[in-house]
Formats: sequence, C-alpha cells, structure tokens
Amino acid sequence: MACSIVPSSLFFFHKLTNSRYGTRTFVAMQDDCGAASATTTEQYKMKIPHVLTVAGSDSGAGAGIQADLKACAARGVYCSTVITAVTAQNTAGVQGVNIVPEDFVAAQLKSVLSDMQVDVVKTGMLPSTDLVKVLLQSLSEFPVRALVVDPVMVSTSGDVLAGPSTITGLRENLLPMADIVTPNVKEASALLGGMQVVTVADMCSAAKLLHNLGPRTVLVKGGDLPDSSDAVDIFFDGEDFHELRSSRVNTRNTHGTGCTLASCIAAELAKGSPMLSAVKVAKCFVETALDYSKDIVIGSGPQGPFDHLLRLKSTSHQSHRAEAFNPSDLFLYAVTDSGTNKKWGRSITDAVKAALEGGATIIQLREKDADTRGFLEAAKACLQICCVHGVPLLINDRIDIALACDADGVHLGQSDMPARTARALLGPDKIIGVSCKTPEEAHQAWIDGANYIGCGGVYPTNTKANNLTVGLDGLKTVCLASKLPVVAIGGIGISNASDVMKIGVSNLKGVAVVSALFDRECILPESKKLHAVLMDAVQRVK
Ligand SMILES: Nc1ncnc2c1ncn2[C@@H]1O[C@H](COP(=O)(O)OP(=O)(O)OP(=O)(O)O)[C@@H](O)[C@H]1O
Ligand SMILES: Cc1ncc(CO)c(N)n1
Ligand SMILES: [Mg+2]
Repeated sequence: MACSIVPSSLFFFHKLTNSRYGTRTFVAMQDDCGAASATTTEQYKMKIPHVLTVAGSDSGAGAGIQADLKACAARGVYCSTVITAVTAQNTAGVQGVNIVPEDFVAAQLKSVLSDMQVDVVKTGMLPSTDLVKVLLQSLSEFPVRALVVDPVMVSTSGDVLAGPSTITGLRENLLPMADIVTPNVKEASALLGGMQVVTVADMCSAAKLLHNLGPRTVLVKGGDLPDSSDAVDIFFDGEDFHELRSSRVNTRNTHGTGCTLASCIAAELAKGSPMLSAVKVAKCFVETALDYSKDIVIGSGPQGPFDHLLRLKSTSHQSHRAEAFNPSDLFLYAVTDSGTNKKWGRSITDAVKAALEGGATIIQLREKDADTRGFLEAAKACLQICCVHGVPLLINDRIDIALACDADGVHLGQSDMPARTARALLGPDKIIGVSCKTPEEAHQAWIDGANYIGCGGVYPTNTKANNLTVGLDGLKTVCLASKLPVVAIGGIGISNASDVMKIGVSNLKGVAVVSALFDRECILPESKKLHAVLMDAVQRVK
C-alpha cells in the first residue's frame, strides 16, 4: 500500500534514548488509510547535538574556528561556524588580522541561528565591543541552551587577538550571559584590571572575582602558569572550587588548547552533560590529544598544533604495529584449534605464545567449541600476548568477539557474515580475510573490501570436515585472478610448505597452518622449523 507523509500532529512519537546522541525521536508514518505502517516506512529523525562557534579563523588551523571544527568532530557533535576575523597565523605567531565587518557577522549569525537548531554557542575571538553587541542581539532573537565564552585576547605566543577596547564589552555585556567563561591566566588578569595571576591561589581568587561579574561558572586555565609541573585549572560554580589537575604533557604542540577545551565543553553540554562533567571530559580530551601528538612536527616556530582527530579508538596494542595491515604478516599464519589444545593438555595462551616465539607472523583464533564468554576471555588474553610480539590477532567468524576485545580483525568463510557487512561494522582499519576457492569468490572479496584471501584446502586435511581440496592448481588460479594478497591453507606443514611457495605467484604471501603447529607435542620447535622452511623457499623463488 502506498504511503504518504502526514502532518506532524498525526505522527506517533516514541522516545528512544541513545547514549551518543541523546534522545532520538522515532517517527512512524501512516498510510493513505490512516493505519500505522511503521514496519514498511519507518524513518528516523535524529537530532544531532549542535555547537555554533563564533570565532576567528587561524590559517595554521591549530586554533580558532579550525580547532573548534575538529574538536566538535572528535566529540561527535555538529559544528557550524560564524567567522569574526581572519588571521594570518602559523607556528611562529600571528602575522596579521583582518576583521570581518559587523553586519556580515550578523548575517552569518542569522543564517545559522534562524535555520539550524543550535544547542550551544561557543565564542572565541570577538575583536570589537560592537561585535559582542551584535552577538547578544542575535541570541536574544534566537535563544540557545548554553553560552560558552572563551575570552580570547592573547594567544599563548603572546600575540594580541582582541585589544583592550573589547574588554569592557566582554566584561559588561557578554560575561553576565555566559554559562561558563574560560580565561587563561593572562586573560583572567586582563579582565580583572591587571590583577596578578601567577599561582593556583591567585587563580582561585580570580575565579571568584570573575564570578562576581555574572557568569554562572568560571574556569581559570593554568596551561600557561609558570613553574607548574601539572596542568592545573580552577573551576568555580559560585559555591565550590574544584582544582582540576592533570600531568603536564611535555610538548611544543600546545597551540589551540584553549579553543579546543572550550569547544569540547560546548560539545559535551550540547549532548546534555552537566557543566562540571563537561569540563572534566574536555580537560581529559585535551590531555589525551596533547599526549598523542607530543612528537608530531608541523612548522618550525616555537608552538605547533596538535592532532584533534587522534585515533582515540586506537588502543595501545595497535601502536606496536606500524600499519593496519601488511601483507607480509601472512607469511606464517597460525590458526588455533581448541581440539588439539585439549588433546595435548595446554591452554590456548601457551599455544599462542609458543607459536609466536617460533616465528608465527599472525594468529587466528578459531575456537569452535568455546562458549562466547570463554572465547572472549581467550581472545583478550591472546591479544595481550600478540601485542608483546607486535603481531596481529584475528578472530575466526565472530565479529562480535573481535569488536568486544578490539582484535586486529576477522577471518570469514563463505557462509559467515559477508565481508561487506563486516567492513561496515568494523570500520576501515581492521583486517578482514575471506576464504575463497574460486576466482569469483576472490573477486567478490575484493569488491567487499577484504584485505586478504585464504585459499584452500590446498591438500586434504582432517581439520575441516567435507572441505573441497583445490590443489596447487586451484591455488594458483585464485592467486592469478586476484589483486589481493593470498595465504594458502589446508594440509600444509613442514614437508610440503616449500612446494606451495614454489608456485611462484607474487601475491601468494605465506601459508596458514593448524595441525602442523598445534597438533604437536612441542609447538615452539615446529614453528621455528616451519619458519626456516618458508624462509628457504622464498629465497629460492627469488
Ligand atoms: N602541556 C600541557 N599538558 C597538559 N595540559 C595542558 C598543557 N597545556 C595546556 N593544558 C591544558 O589545556 C587547557 C587550555 O589551557 P591554556 O591555559 O593553554 O589555554 P589558552 O592559553 O587559552 O590556549 P591557547 O591560547 O593555546 O589556545 C587547560 O585545561 C590546560 O590545563
Ligand atoms: C583565531 C584564533 N583564535 C584563538 C586563538 C587562541 O589560541 C588563536 N591563536 N587564534
Ligand atoms: Mg595556552
């Protein structure tokens, strides 16, 4: 039955909560006859938290509008931008400032606020008192949930971004409207008529005096506090002081920390956080980003930008490996077998450790008998071991286990989840391998975004029941038909590994073994021998 969209008064609303995006409004439609037909024409209307930044552009992209965009993106929040000034800036300092005319700032504000549902406004560089008035006028017409004021005046390089004439506008007009104001020590001092702010005690006094000017809360940032081994900020809500302390990251790349912090606070508020939680999350984000970027080199001046879009998802074990996937990782591919471990009375972790010590270059956990919890525990333990060796860990079949333990990837058979779906779930960086017996399957794996192909069984094997043997010819056919790297599998061991490598096709990168390693009394020497055989075979092929 045909469906049409009906006026909102006739919609059925169901609230679904979603931890990342707050509340979603689920809109079910009605068909021509007025009957709900949610199953055929369901449509989500998802409200994405929205921060509008009103700030200056930094050509070096470490601070200002550019930092705000990146910080909001990193925090999963939409960010629109009203540009108040364009600066010529780099890691040496500010070379020039060109202020956008007030009527054009007003035009930008109207365009965004009249059309897009902004939750929180964050201000940065506001280079004139009239501009502050323009902003307040717009906010009275289009109110928002919260206002975060970063009273940008002096950059950490010491350059003036908003002259003394703007201080009155900030102090008298903007601060009383702010839900939080976030000065650094120099800005706190300037807002308070030159008061000395050089110790944590001074920061507390300054926070209290600034609170008297009308903002609901104050955060005095101590990034530029002299002689401090910690990065200390003081938060004051009118009643209590909170000393927020993190260790100071030893890096030159601190340009834009203030803008980033304020944008993160705005982003968390837009998601619905209370103020103190938003501030804590933001401080933690800045510290993590600084630490992640401490050694990057951009520009030759004294203060560099940092990387906002750090791979926060990436966990420490991934840093052991230079890249997401290197085809040479397929060289000696060890696939675990719960049956043989039971038979020889050893744990999966001991088996994996021995294989790695003997030279295995990648591990696949294939646990057909384990229950989900047991499998997950084994995967976590093996991941730690693989991490020590800088070797990737793949999970056979189970995307959920790979996601839950943040393994390096998965290996999928033809009847498992399609690689395309797995790729959508796992994202671009995880390794996906697919078992293929034919050029058609190999082609599909490539289209679906797999990283490698497992081709076999090359020889008959007991490890996999009813598995068709493709032989060396079948292996060669698949290799030649595909652009992907290939690992051969099925009945391969010390006696025949070199025959396999000798087929001499450049994308055949290694052999995968199960019984040849794990159905042996001692795994380590078998692994060493197999590694030597493979090394010898590839030398000969060259
Ligand atoms: N080296 C550092 N290690 C850890 N945290 C830091 C470091 N430098 C600054 N911070 C933190 O970054 C946030 C911003 O503080 P900062 O005082 O640098 O602001 P700002 O001077 O306005 O920044 P900018 O002018 O560079 O944009 C604060 O939470 C501060 O504690
Ligand atoms: C445009 C701009 N805004 C803010 C700062 C403060 O870091 C800066 N350096 N540049
Ligand atoms: Mg600073």
